[in-house]
Amino acid sequence: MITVDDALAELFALVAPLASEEVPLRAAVGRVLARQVTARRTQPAFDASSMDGYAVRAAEVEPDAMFKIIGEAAAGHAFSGRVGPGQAVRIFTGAPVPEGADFVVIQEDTTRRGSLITLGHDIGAKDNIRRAGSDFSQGDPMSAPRRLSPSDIALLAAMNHATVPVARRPTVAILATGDELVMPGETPGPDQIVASNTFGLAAQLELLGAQPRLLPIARDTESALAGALRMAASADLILTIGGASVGDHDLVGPVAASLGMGQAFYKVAMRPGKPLMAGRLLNVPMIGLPGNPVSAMVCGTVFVAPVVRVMLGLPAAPAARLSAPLAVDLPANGPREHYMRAVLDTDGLRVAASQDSALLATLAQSNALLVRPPNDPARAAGEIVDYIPI
Ligand SMILES: Nc1nc2c(c(=O)[nH]1)N[C@H]1C(S)=C(S)[C@@H](COP(=O)(O)OP(=O)(O)OC[C@H]3O[C@@H](n4cnc5c(N)ncnc54)[C@H](O)[C@@H]3O)O[C@H]1N2
Ligand code: MOO
Repeated sequence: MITVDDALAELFALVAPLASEEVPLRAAVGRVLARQVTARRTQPAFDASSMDGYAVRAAEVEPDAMFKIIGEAAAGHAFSGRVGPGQAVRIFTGAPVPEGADFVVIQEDTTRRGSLITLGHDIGAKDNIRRAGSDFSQGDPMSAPRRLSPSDIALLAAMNHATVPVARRPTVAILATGDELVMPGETPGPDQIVASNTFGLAAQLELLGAQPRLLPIARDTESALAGALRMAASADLILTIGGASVGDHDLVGPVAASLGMGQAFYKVAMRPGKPLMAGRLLNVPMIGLPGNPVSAMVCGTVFVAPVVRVMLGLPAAPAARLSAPLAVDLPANGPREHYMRAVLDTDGLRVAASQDSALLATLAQSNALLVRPPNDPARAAGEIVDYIPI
């Protein structure tokens, strides 16, 4: 058995960042920017009014000053003349500030009669002008890699990018194994169950930016499993679920070996998820996940997600941890790193009553995996511990 950290290092060594592709901005949210891009323009491209009001010369702004309105500047409609002494241009938010003017008096501080305005008594020093380049300048970089947020998309649009280079989405073949499994919506026999973690993992992968490909459930025979694994060989990553343990029907290890898999490791000192295996099968990185639904999902968070991030060009790093106080006392942990299903609320972290790795309802109610290091001593309520948000 190897440690979680060593297993993760072995997994990172199996994968590499994928090539990039150019996608329209509308399809880019959540994708990973593959290389630095730079602003194609300066924003604002001109000194712009930030308010509706009157553009005047700052030197002339004083209580009760009068100005003659000589024209109008609106967003998209610049005033082409020049503002001289005693003159004002009616201006709207976003319009270029006309030549000669260097101050915008907001309209609430003016009284207008015909083509004349009179200023009020308390104008303030703020000029209400957004200077050219105050947001960004042509050539300013957006660094890569980064997962593009809605704010990034807005910035890229303002920088005048219609398309962006992003990492290709890795295709991940998911192969559930077992005679007991049927698909959701089918009618299970009396000794069957519905495949669940298959769908949970596919959902995790979709949120990560991968493209899951669900293969038909492989029955517990060597030929069925070998055939299914061959079908998966065009993927960027193969995930198998179940059949990883030591039972007579746990065939993933032996069948993968017969297909020439170079095994990187088998069995990790963690709970749940012990019978995890990984290697390179038919030249594709493969992770063999344990079948218990919670084990598979926890391994999805702890191992699959960091691996997918590397394929997307993001730094190789374990699942991000936060810390919070315990709401309850905890007994000492055993020799395996324990990922305890827990709820974090205002009282702190409270672990679920049962940590059985088959309990999907408990997992769905949890919002945290409390991480107990191997042989962690007993902990008292109030102590700060690490958790992974889920
Ligand atoms: N003698 C031992 N028995 C077991 C050990 C062990 O060390 N010695 N380890 C246990 C642990 S820990 C786990 S985890 C499981 C993992 O076993 P497998 O990976 O071989 O998984 P299966 O036996 O195929 O299935 C376990 C369990 O999960 C259900 N399952 C499988 N696939 C799915 C799916 N896609 N969706 C929902 N549920 C699934 C399956 O029906 C079983 O109930 O082994 C322990 N045994
Ligand atoms: O370690 Mo197995 O992964 O509990 O259920």
